[in-house]
Amino acid sequence: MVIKKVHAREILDSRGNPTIEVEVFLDDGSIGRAAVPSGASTGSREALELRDKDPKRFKGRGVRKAIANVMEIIGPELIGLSVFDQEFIDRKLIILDGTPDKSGLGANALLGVSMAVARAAAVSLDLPLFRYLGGVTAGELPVPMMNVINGGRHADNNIDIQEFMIVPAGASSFSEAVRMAAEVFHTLKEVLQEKNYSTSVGDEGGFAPNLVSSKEAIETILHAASRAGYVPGKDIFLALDPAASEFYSDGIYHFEGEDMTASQMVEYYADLVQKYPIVSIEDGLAEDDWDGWSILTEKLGERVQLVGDDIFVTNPAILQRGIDKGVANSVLIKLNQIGTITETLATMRLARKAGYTTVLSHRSGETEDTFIADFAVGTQVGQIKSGSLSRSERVAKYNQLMRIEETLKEAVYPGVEMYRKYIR
Ligand SMILES: C=C(OP(=O)(O)O)C(=O)O
Ligand SMILES: [Mg+2]
Repeated sequence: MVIKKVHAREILDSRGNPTIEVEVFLDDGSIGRAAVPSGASTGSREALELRDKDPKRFKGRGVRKAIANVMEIIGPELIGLSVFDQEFIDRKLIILDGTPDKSGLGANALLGVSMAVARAAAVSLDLPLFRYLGGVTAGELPVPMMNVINGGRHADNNIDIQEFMIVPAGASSFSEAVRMAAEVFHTLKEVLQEKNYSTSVGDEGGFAPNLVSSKEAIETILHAASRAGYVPGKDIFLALDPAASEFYSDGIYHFEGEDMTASQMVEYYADLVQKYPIVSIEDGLAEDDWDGWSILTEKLGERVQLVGDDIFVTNPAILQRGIDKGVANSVLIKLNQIGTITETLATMRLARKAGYTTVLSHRSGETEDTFIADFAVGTQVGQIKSGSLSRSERVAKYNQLMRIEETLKEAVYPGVEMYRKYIR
């Protein structure tokens, strides 16, 4: 089937900011639609998200230029191309953009087209998206990391660590994992209320109470997990995303009222890992602190999953540098950090070859599009983070994964096997 028309429009994301939605029309009448998410604690080397900067529209955050690039530049070039040649189309997008950071046409313009092409192809073949992406081998659900307490840039003035996630690895299926996490989430609300904390939620749907420290956040979550009837370290584990680039300046980490060196931060994490059932720490140190990351990996790389988000930005060349230097042991995968499906898959392949795990991620500004749920199963990514158990744009991904699990006769949920090395 060939592409007949490409359309783009401005829609809103979960923060009420404009974002781009793309539709790809085929000659057989199939339509593929995809919407692009947007980050807040972005890595400085992410592909460029094109914004109009017209102060009269959306305070300068409009995406009309990116839309014009899709309609006037990209669209005409794709007419008549086979929708099944994803790689060829993505390479064409990269060439049309013509810059290393996608600033020519905008990574948001490119990714919207790249994802809508995959969707249209799946629709044309009458296949679920995960099946189109993964073929007959797609049969494994990811372990979810659910962000139940939001701090850092995702909530106003509470604790410095951005994400406190529960990992229901002890479940025997994805849907059981979701149920367990939802029960813990509701119990956490009760516990916070008893402590007279606010139960309003942050950008990713986790609670955003004014806790005094990250340790208090961890202990409150573990208390809620136990009260909900689960055993921390057996049923429920923890994952953190400090997003440390956000509290790093001039070589110092300004953390919980103290100025800390990278080594002191590593000691702090070592203590947390020792005391609590933490299986994963993402962006424990800042994106430019490669020496610090080496210390972190040397000290904790055998004890906990160390995920690089801001430091690698889903970029194969930067990840290669990390692999060469022995930095981290896992990579966060965000499609809009690099801009096309083909490049995202290249990063994932590279990670696997080097023995790094992969964690697929939403952005803090999301849409109702559930593309990443299908992408997680299609690529057998292993783990996914899509926020909390409130806010529909987050839950939509978990719900789609439960639908996929139901359609698979022999669905595999990796569960605790994912963290076997780290569980004591
Ligand atoms: C999802 C994240 O946040 P954002 O989308 O704001 O970068 C993250 O840092 O992992
Ligand atoms: Mg992160």
